[in-house]
Order: sequence, then structure tokens, then C-alpha cells
Amino acid sequence: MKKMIIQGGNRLAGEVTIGGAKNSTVALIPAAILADTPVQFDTVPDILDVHNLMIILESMNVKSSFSHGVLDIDPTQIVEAELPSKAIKSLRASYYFMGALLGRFHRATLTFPGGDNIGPRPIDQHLKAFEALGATVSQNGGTVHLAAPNGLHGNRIFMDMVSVGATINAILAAVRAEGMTVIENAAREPEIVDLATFLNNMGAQIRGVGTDVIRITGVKTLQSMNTHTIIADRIETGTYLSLAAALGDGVMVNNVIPEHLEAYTSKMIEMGVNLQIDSDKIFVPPVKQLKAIHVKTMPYPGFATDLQQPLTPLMALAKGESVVVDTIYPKRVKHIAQLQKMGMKIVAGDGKIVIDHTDSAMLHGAEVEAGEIRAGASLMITGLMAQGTTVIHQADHILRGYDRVVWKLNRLNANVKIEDE
Ligand SMILES: CC(=O)N[C@H]1[C@@H](OP(=O)(O)OP(=O)(O)OC[C@H]2O[C@@H](n3ccc(=O)[nH]c3=O)[C@H](O)[C@@H]2O)O[C@H](CO)[C@@H](O)[C@@H]1O
Ligand SMILES: C=C(OP(=O)(O)O)C(=O)O
Repeated sequence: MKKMIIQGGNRLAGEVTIGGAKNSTVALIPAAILADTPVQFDTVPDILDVHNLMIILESMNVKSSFSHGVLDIDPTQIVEAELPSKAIKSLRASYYFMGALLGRFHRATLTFPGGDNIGPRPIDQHLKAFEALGATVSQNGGTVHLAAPNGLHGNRIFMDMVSVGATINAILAAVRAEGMTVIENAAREPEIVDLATFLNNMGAQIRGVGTDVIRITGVKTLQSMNTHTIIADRIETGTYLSLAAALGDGVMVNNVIPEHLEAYTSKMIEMGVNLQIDSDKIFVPPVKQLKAIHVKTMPYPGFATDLQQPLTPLMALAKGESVVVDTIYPKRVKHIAQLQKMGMKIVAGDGKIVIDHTDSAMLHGAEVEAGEIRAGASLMITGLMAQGTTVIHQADHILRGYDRVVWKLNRLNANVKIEDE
């Protein structure tokens, strides 16, 4: 495990460039094993999830190399093998190998995935989708066995709830199945559109992504002809927008898709942040006075659950009481006790999180723990705002999803380092 050490109190200024989206990347890498040719991705974020997915690929004799944001994957010599459970458990998205292996070999055996501990994260809708396509599902302790000896056949799948992961897994299993699959009540996140763009460019027939009805006509082969450029990470973007507003003297955030963040930027604007939004970048000027807001997390295009914690330090600066209701993960509260240790006035109860005005002079460095990635992001921003030294233990959670975060922050005039525990 690593720890992040922050000397707080510096004002930040300059430019930061956002990397490729974690939640696209972690679906694209498993999707690569559906190809009959080598594939290449660029603007790949340098995050732990990518390195762990590469370990999983290696176990199947799928060679990959990653340098300067370019990831090459050659799935042409893939073999069926036992997947390394430590790497599988290190991230959530390892469950995409269920859909991808099912699509490729018509069977898969995987241990349950890990990922952020943010309350219950069942995978019943993923399994329901696989069954609808003709797979049998059996579970044995922490292991899931999937088998479709007669192949996969397109079908109608109505998702009981809007799920990013289940929608992606259904796409991965259906893309090479026989016949047509219709996914209803599908999730509409931009990362799903990115995945479908990659697959369609290889010859897949996926229509309707970005709406709640996705139609997939199965194809026999997928062949990559070009490099796929991963979309910008909207959650990383939102994190830098928040920290720029909280302690910036003018920060330009480059490589942004503003349309993916409208629910978030509209809340920042409501708070009084005079964001200057351009086609692919956003300038955050120094902020004078902030108003309290109410936030309710929703599936896309609503306010993302992954952004409630990164916005929390900014809400603490606002005059009055801000309220967060996380409808996706009501138990996503791992940041609260840690932020209290740093002097923030924040409490949870009755299904909501209440953040009261905290003068930045009252925030002080402390020893805290990043219980999960976005809790870690809120501690990191608060540590930058606070006077003194903050040590964030379990910082691997942050490194799991924030591209070259120490380098990016220090270029903005922060004082941050990572050390082994
Ligand atoms: C790798 C990745 O892309 N992770 C994202 C993905 O996670 P993930 O794909 O795991 O999240 P889902 O969209 O599936 O979860 C949404 C809700 O549905 C519930 N549910 C989901 C599946 C299922 O089979 N049964 C079930 O009950 C979940 O408990 C949750 O309350 O979307 C989340 C919600 O936007 C984000 O926080 C994560 O960053
Ligand atoms: C919850 C998250 O990630 P994961 O689904 O990979 O655990 C996140 O990115 O905020």
C-alpha cells in the first residue's frame, strides 16, 4: 500500500490535461479479447486498474505493452486459463471478462470482482443478461461459472435497474452472438458509447447506444483497422474543476468534453463559480463567494455518484448548508469521518449528507484513510486546502483511477508525494 503526503496551503495555477476515461478504459481492455487482430488504444490513463488488467491479460497469453499513453494488445494467441484472483479482486471492472470470455469461448470462470467498497454492488443483472443469451450460470463460493455449450443467441433483455456494468457486459456477450439482442432500460453513460464506437469500428453492429434501447446484431468476427482514442475522463475533469475552484488562482483544464459534465458544471455555476466553458477546455477563474447547493446523484445524464465526494470540499466553502443525496450508492459515506478529522463540518443521517460552511482556515492536516477512490479524491482536495501536512493512507485507491496524479498536481504548484507505507 502507498500513502500520499500533502503539504497543504499552496494556491494552484496553470494548466492540467485530462487523461482517457478510467471507466471506458477498463471496459475497452477486456473488450479487446473479442478481436481477431491486435488492437491499439491511445490516451490511456496511467492508473493501477490498467496495470492490473494487463496482468489478467497476461494470464491468458494476451500480450500487451503500455508506453506514453499507448496500449497495444494482441489477443490472437489467447488461451483459456485460470485468471489471477488477486488482480481480479483489485478492481471492479474485471467482471467485464465474464461477458468478453463468454463472447469469445462461450464459457468463463471468474472469482467475484473487487473495486470500491461503496455499499452493496450485486451483479444479478449481469447474470440475468448472460442467461437471457443462453448461458447457464452457477455460483460456488466466490466463483461464478458461465457456460453456453450451444453458443449465445440474441434475445430481449430488460434491465431491472439502470446499470453501467450490466449494460456493458450484455454488449460484450451479445456482440458475437447469433441474431439480434435488444437491451432495454440500458445505461446511457458516455463510456458505453465509447465502448460501442470501438466495437463498431471493428465491424460490430451496435445501434442506439446513448439511448435506453440498444440493438445488437451479432457478427462473426471483429477486426481492428485503427487506433481507438479513449474519451476524456469526466470524473477526473470534475475533480480538477472542484479543486481549481476551491484553491485556484486561475486553472485551465484541457481535454474536456463539456457535454459529459453538464449536470456537474451547472451545479458549480449555481454555486457561483464563473466557469468559462469552451469546446474542449474549461477555465476556472479565482472564486469569491460560493452559495450552498443541493445535489442528488442519478444515472447519466444526471449528477454522477462518482463526483459527489470530489465536489464536497468546494461545498464546505459555500455559505450555508449543502446537501447530498446519493441515490445510486446511499452508503457511499467513507469520506465523512475522515473529513471531520480535518476540521470539516460534515455529517450523514436520514439518507443524506449535510455539509456546513467551514472556513478554510479551520481545515488542518491530519492522518486519514482513503476508503475508496472518490473518498480519496475528496481527502486529497481537502489536504491541499488545509494548513499543514496531510497523510492519506491507502492511497492506492486514488492511484487506481487518477492518471499521473502527483505529477499533475505538482505542475499546478501543489506539494504532493507518494511513498510506500
Ligand atoms: C467500472 C465502472 O464503470 N464503474 C462505474 C459503474 O459501476 P457499476 O457498473 O458497478 O455500477 P452500476 O451502474 O451497475 O450500479 C448502479 C446501481 O445498480 C445496482 N445494481 C447494479 C448491477 C446489478 O446487477 N444489480 C444492481 O442492483 C448497484 O448496486 C447500484 O446501486 O457505474 C457506477 C454508477 O455510475 C460508478 O459509480 C462506477 O464508477
Ligand atoms: C466506483 C468507482 O469505481 P469502480 O466501479 O471501478 O469501483 C469510481 O470510479 O468511482
